[in-house]
Amino acid sequence: MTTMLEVSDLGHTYGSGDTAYTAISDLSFTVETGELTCIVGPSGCGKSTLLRAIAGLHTPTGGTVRLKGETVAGVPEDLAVVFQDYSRSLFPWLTVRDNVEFPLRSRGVSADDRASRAAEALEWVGLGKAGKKYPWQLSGGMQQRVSIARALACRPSLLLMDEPFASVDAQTRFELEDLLLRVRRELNATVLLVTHDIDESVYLGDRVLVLSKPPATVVAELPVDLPPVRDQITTRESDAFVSLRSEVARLLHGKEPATRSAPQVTSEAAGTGDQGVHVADGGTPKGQRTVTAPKNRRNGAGGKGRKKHMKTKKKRGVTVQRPR
Ligand SMILES: Nc1ncnc2c1ncn2[C@@H]1O[C@H](COP(=O)(O)OP(=O)(O)OP(=O)(O)O)[C@@H](O)[C@H]1O
Repeated sequence: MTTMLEVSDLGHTYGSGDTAYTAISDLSFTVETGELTCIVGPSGCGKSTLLRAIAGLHTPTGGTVRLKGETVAGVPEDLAVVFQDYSRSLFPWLTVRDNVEFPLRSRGVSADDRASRAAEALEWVGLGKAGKKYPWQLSGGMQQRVSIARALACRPSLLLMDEPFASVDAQTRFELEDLLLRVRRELNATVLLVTHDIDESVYLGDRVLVLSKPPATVVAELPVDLPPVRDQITTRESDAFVSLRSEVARLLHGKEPATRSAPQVTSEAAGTGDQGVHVADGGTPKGQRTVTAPKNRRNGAGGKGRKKHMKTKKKRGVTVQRPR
């Protein structure tokens, strides 16, 4: 596998002086090509700030983002974003097909290619017959399918999704989750998806990154060892799923990994002991929370520098690293 996205020591502070607010700090991870990575974190921890930095929509105040090895400065051409609020991201005066074609215009795609790529993307999301309708003639779930089709029509190297299913009802959410799993399998898409929903992160992800309270950093990284083809009933009932979602919940709330058979965290932990210690419920003292190292840190200079201050402990197969 090759690395699609590399986020290194990312930080972002809004404002300056007395009103400065650090939303994310010292945040590092990688996403491999073809992987679906979910990010879950407490409300207001800086997930959108992170995604905006990755999408080149704002310049982070620290660290770097690399897409296919290139430092992101400005919005990369081969990246697409799906936002939560479909009603504000689609143009009501354009037909569904024209909405899907819209970003292709600015990329200089010919009219014929635009039409065929839009038709193909609408087929992928099950809206092959809806091209001539307007967004306001569609249900919320269908509108979000249009947003997904529009992103896919760009054939992005990386698809970013910011709470993409948070504004639809539960049944539609399940349908859209399954649609995403199918489409990413068929297209071998690389996806980074932010969600508040622990179950959703486990159901969709190949890997779940757990963020801390602000300033957000990565507190844990869990591979999701579930079969690639998932099912809303049987997968969610399985012991492996229940165990993983509990693990994510524990880490999100600043708890220790549980003691039963563990989902494995493959990445080695690392951290300064100062940055990764804000826990979701505030119950763990600063300096005592797990920080897992992104793969790119394991052998990198930053990782070595940090690791010497840390001691490693294995619990439930989860590598836990604490400051000495
Ligand atoms: N433009 C801005 N200026 C100042 N502070 C901001 C700005 N944008 C976001 N923030 C603050 O940064 C913090 C992180 O915001 P962000 O929207 O990234 O969090 P989030 O995790 O995506 O939130 P949510 O869970 O509600 O979706 C919040 O406290 C927010 O108030």
